[in-house]
Amino acid sequence: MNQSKEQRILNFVLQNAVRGDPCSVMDAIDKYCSQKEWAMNVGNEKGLILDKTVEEINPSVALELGTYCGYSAVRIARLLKAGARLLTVEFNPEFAAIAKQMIEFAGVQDKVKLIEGPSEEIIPQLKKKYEVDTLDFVFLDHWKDRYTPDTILLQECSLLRKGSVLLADNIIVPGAPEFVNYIRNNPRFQCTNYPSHLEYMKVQDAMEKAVFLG
Ligand SMILES: Cn1ncc2cc([C@H](O)c3cccc(CNC(=O)c4cc(-c5ccc(F)cc5)cc(O)c4O)c3)ccc21
Ligand SMILES: [Mg+2]
Repeated sequence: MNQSKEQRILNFVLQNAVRGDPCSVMDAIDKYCSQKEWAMNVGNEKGLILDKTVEEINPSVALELGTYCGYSAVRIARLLKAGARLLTVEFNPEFAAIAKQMIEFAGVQDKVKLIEGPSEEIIPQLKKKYEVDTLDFVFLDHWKDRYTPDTILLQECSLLRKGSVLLADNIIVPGAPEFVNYIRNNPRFQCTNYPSHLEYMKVQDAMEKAVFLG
């Protein structure tokens, strides 16, 4: 049975990165996906915006929607302080299996809880089943038409507190126009746009940061 692209990315990491070294894992993924096969990791340029946002917040509890191969989960987890944790949600079993191995190889598995299932099902379980009070940081990188309903669901489940920060990928490509309209016109959020480029391409993209005002 021939391999998936995601399996080829993982194999390249296992053969070219250093076990327990998150940066070498990120570098290997970026090398493979810029030179061999494009893939929808947030990448190094938008990844620096993600890094700065995470470092600014220094979250105790972070949520990621859309794990994919685990690139951004490794990227976020490597910056978390002792005792802090990242919950990352992936509904595709193949992606989840790859991401699990990627996270373990990077050595950040103690900071990351990979949850398999669709966000709309997992978000309402976060308080009781995953012992979350409120979320300090949320990275949105799953289906773009889910950004808005899931942001509403996070509020309905009282998972956001004054100062909670959302960061959304792909504001331009593939685009999330309905989310941009919702969040920028919502007085309960303070928004900032970060122009950048689509991962591994010379194509304009952007990230949107939205701070919940309570
Ligand atoms: C409900 N739920 N709950 C958890 C959950 C998890 C998933 C998966 O992780 C998953 C699968 C497929 C697609 C995505 C979204 N990502 C994208 O579609 C994307 C595209 C491009 C791009 C750009 C230019 C192109 F030409 C082609 C693709 C660049 C990017 O950075 C992306 O993030 C996410 C899905 C729904 C989920
Ligand atoms: Mg993305």
